[in-house]
Amino acid sequence: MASADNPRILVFGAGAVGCFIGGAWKAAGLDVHFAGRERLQREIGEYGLTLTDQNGWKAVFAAADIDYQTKPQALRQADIVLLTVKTVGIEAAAKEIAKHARPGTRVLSFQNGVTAAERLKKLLPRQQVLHGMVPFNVVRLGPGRWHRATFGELVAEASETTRALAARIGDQPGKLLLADDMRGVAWGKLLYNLNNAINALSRETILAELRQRDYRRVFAAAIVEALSLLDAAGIEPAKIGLVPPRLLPHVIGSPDLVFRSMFLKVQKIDPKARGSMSDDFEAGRRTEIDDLNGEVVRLAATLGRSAPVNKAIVDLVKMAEAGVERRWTARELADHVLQRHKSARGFGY
Ligand SMILES: NC(=O)C1=CN([C@@H]2O[C@H](COP(=O)(O)OP(=O)(O)OC[C@H]3O[C@@H](n4cnc5c(N)ncnc54)[C@H](OP(=O)(O)O)[C@@H]3O)[C@@H](O)[C@H]2O)C=CC1
Ligand SMILES: CC(C)(CO)C(=O)C(=O)O
Repeated sequence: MASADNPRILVFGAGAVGCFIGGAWKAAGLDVHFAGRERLQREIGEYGLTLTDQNGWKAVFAAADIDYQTKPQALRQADIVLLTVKTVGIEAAAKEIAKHARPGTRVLSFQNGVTAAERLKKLLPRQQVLHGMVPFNVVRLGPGRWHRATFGELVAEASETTRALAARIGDQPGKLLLADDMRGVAWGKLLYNLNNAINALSRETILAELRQRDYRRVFAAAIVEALSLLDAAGIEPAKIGLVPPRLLPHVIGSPDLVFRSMFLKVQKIDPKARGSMSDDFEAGRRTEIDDLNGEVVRLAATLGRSAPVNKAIVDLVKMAEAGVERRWTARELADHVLQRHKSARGFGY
């Protein structure tokens, strides 16, 4: 039950990330409620909610123990809103929050990309928007079942609210780390998300995709391009995971043997993990591409430069969004993205 030291949390837009984080926090004793689409309400109403992770942790909630609502009026009672819609949904979600949530409600935004929290702060002047970051992958295993398929801890903007949440969750799954430089954290995470589009275009799991060096060459070239623009813009991406940002493309682009023994051995990617953009491809939905590789293209434009590798990737995803169904093999993608762009070809991997 909600109380001053256990506020009522509403996960708004509860899908993969929202069900996992909300469920993990509920298992840790927080007062968590969910709101989202009818199909998920029906599913959880029938199967309950089961969460697992790579460490063998498992939390099982019976349907009766999960409050999953579909009406935005659920926002009225929330002390904290955990916003877990995709970036393409934040404007619509913000309208609902502005209409139904109480002034002063804290809104913790967990989107990928670097601008969601800033956009929300403008759209929700009466609420307190806080920036969050999800480093790990969540994959759906079946009705009501979500699995955390890569490692890393959640990060949120340091504030009284997030400090109290972090203290309550402690070291349990869903652990929350605090940071002052969320811009650096978001850009550090974006470097990893430059692979979301490659993963979706490959139609493979993340592990199967990353085992193929030509996909990694494209990923590494996209990171190199982003890093050079970040340097020019004076933005320092934070280290997310085990590899410092500037080393990342060297590790990603390295030969198979090195990559497998250096990265895959340590980073441990579950064979079931699939990037979140793959879900959008499967559902025929608009993707977050404009907030991922598209953000790099925009940064280049503000600097009077270009970002041909990331732009080529954006264009392929836009084609897929427009209905062009194609599975890009590693060789085809590398040929298409890298061969046409001299700067990427000179990258050396
Ligand atoms: N999945 C992952 O592994 C990771 C995802 N992320 C990021 O987390 C964010 C959330 O991703 P993810 O959980 O995968 O997304 P999902 O699509 O699984 O979940 C979002 C849910 O919110 C629903 N929704 C959208 N708008 C509203 C609204 N106005 N009211 C109620 N429900 C709404 C969506 O329904 P509908 O589809 O019908 O719109 C969907 O069910 C993204 O920014 C993603 O990039 C970050 C790290 C990992
Ligand atoms: C964890 C990661 C980088 C890849 O799965 C992701 O953020 C996503 O799927 O959107």
